[in-house]
Amino acid sequence: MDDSEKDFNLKVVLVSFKQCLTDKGEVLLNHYIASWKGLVRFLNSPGAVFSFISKDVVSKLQIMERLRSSPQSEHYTSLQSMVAYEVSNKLVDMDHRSHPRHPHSGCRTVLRLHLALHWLQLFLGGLRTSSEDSRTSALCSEAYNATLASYHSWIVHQAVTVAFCALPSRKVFLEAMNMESSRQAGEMLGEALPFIEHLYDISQKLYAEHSLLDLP
Ligand SMILES: CCCCCCCC/C=C\CCCCCCCC(=O)N[C@@H](COP(=O)(O)O)[C@H](O)/C=C/CCCCCCCCCCCCC
Repeated sequence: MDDSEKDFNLKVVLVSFKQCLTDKGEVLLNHYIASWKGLVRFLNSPGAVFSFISKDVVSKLQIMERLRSSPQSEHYTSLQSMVAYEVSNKLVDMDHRSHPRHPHSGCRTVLRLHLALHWLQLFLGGLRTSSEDSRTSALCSEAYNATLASYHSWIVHQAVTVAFCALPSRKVFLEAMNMESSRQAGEMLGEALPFIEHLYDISQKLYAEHSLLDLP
């Protein structure tokens, strides 16, 4: 399998999130960014209707890459070192009222990606356990309402609602995972999803401990 095929295999991309975690529970940002780049390829696959979403993810990955190659790069090795550095140096905008001074902090950028990963976890979990005739748009909006929705403006909600209507059927999604049957796809997701669940739990705990879950 060459590199481009690997990137387009959902199981490979989901399992790649496992490499983000060290034995000590540190989240390595280089692997985190690389795994997200794999997901962006899937976002581009259903067509132009999702390009506004993939552009947004790409711009967030670029922010993280810039921080990782900045003179402060040593602080952007792991999620834990980044949070410690940005919080202790007041490099994070903590409330909605004041004029943003750090609109591109690593903490608020990763928070959006973290919530998006939770959306993916819930959506794929729903796809896995739902019946064959369930609607992907309903699964998608259920996952969206439980994760990203409260962080988005009215206009984004409208755009997202339109985009969800253009989603392919559950069958097409399962085929896109290169699975021969619904059962096989379910097994693959059952094996791969725990890696992103584990990553989600660790990142969520870290953000909660530093009161960073509501960053504007
Ligand atoms: C075989 C099926 C595989 C499916 C694999 C899909 C992989 C895609 C993974 C995640 C996609 C979600 C990415 C959402 C990122 C949202 C980040 C965000 O919150 N950005 C907003 C705030 O940014 P700032 O302006 O404050 O910096 C931004 O305003 C919002 C942009 C639009 C976000 C819409 C989110 C919708 C989530 C559902 C995506 C459905 C994609 C279906 C893919 C097939």
